[in-house]
Amino acid sequence: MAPIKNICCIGAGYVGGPTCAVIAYKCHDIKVTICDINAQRIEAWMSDKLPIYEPGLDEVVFSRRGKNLFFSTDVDKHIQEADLIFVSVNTPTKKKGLGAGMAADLAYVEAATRRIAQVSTSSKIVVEKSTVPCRTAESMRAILEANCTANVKFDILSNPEFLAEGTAISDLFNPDRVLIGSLQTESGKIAQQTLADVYANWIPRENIITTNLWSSELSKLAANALLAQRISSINALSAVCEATGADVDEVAYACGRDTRIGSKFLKASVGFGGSCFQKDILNLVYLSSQLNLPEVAEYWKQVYTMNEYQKNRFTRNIISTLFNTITNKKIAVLGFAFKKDTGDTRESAAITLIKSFMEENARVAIYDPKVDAEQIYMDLTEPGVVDNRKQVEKCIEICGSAYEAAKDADALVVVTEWDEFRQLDYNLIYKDMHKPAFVFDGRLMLDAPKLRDIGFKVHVIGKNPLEGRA
Ligand SMILES: NC(=O)c1ccc[n+]([C@@H]2O[C@H](COP(=O)([O-])OP(=O)(O)OC[C@H]3O[C@@H](n4cnc5c(N)ncnc54)[C@H](O)[C@@H]3O)[C@@H](O)[C@H]2O)c1
Ligand SMILES: O=c1ccn([C@@H]2O[C@H](COP(=O)(O)OP(=O)(O)O[C@H]3O[C@H](CO)[C@@H](O)[C@H](O)[C@H]3O)[C@@H](O)[C@H]2O)c(=O)[nH]1
Repeated sequence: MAPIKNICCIGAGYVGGPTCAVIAYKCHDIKVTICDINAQRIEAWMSDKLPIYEPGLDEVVFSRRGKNLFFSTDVDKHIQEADLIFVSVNTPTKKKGLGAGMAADLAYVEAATRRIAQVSTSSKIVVEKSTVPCRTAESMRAILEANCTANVKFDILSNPEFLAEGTAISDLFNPDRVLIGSLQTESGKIAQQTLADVYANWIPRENIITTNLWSSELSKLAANALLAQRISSINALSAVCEATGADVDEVAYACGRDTRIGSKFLKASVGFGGSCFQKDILNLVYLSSQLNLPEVAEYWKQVYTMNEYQKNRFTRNIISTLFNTITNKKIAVLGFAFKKDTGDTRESAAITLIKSFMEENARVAIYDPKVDAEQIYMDLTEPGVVDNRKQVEKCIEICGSAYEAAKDADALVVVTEWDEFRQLDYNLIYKDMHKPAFVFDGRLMLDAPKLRDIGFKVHVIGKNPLEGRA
């Protein structure tokens, strides 16, 4: 097969945007057009303020935009021109109907596939980039094959994305591996090699793994489930630490030094967030139960259950420590994004926590360096509930700095591990807070002994507050 010359990416989101911008950056001979039906998003990609905050992304996009990197709402035209198409649309958890709350909503994948089938006038490699349940490629293939003609043939590949937000560009420059699954037919294998050749422009061949389609699809769900399982495991242990005087950071370090266990993804926290872990675990749980494997479904469900428990446990601890009532108390929440170095708030633990604080009639002051006020209001407002937005606006205040949020607060709650929270002048913050002044560190990132010396009452996940005082 001839080398790829023209790529179209359907979906200009957190994955489509950075992944295809990096392909354009690394392969100047390939014309890359990233398309979306959301005109506002495309406009932002073409402006000075990109729709996504990701360290290093601006440089990549600004250096290739208008040369071999383009953004467009004209999806049909770019499908027609492309010889390879990435389908990188959203696959959120279904909100209603069969499998609601668990299964992935494949409506966007199907719509994009049907569009490809309908408008293509030449053969294409269609690459499933979105995270999907195992065997989704079969449905895509059925739709595409129903529209094959003598001149138009489709090969389908699975090429799941493993980038993490906040480190997307470095993950894309130096991935641990790239995974490409194909049908084990002659033309499937040729298509697989053709995509591998694109990545080989900057990724060593030994890091490009090729498998069958179904292994590739399942590996994506499995990798996320295994990563999230580690976080839920350490979070489960954090509860044991708090009750016994063990220190969860010390336990994680001691266990992680065993090379069979490894040290990564063992940081206890207020609970994992982000658009992927919860969605993909529930997707795996649903898939397992559909396959009539209830024990397997139950096993993975526990990873999700433990995450919910951790968020609730942290909230309950805050309320009970603040003398069992937070009515009219001011809680300063530092961080709203689901992790540092991103403005993404999807499934952020902050949302669950703040909703609970509002239920208890607290006043909540929020500061996040990268999340817009409007996004915070949207995340905290229950859709369809009359006047809910007004109630939210009454209970919360969005601040321009951590100092402003902490002024006259009863408690400071660290939810996102932004580096700047380490460098704050805590003497100043202490002076301006109500006494006793409490700090709840949901990210195990602050210097607790130093804060205690200043006068704060400090609670850290996975550490016994009484041990800390000793
Ligand atoms: N966010 C991550 O870090 C990450 C990492 C790996 C994999 N994934 C997976 O990648 C997929 C995309 O995730 P995302 O975070 O980029 O989602 P996103 O919501 O940020 O972006 C998806 C985009 O697709 C567009 N879209 C939907 N249907 C379309 C159509 N028919 N034509 C053109 N555009 C269309 C939407 O308007 C949206 O802008 C999901 O399956 C997700 O699970 C996400
Ligand atoms: O030791 C850890 C590591 C992470 N987290 C939390 O876990 C969540 C997810 O973090 P991370 O995995 O770093 O970010 P994501 O962007 O969600 O990336 C995950 O989900 C992506 C989407 O599928 C995959 O591509 C990535 O490989 C996978 O890491 C965040 O809330 C983190 O704060 C912890 O609490 N403790």
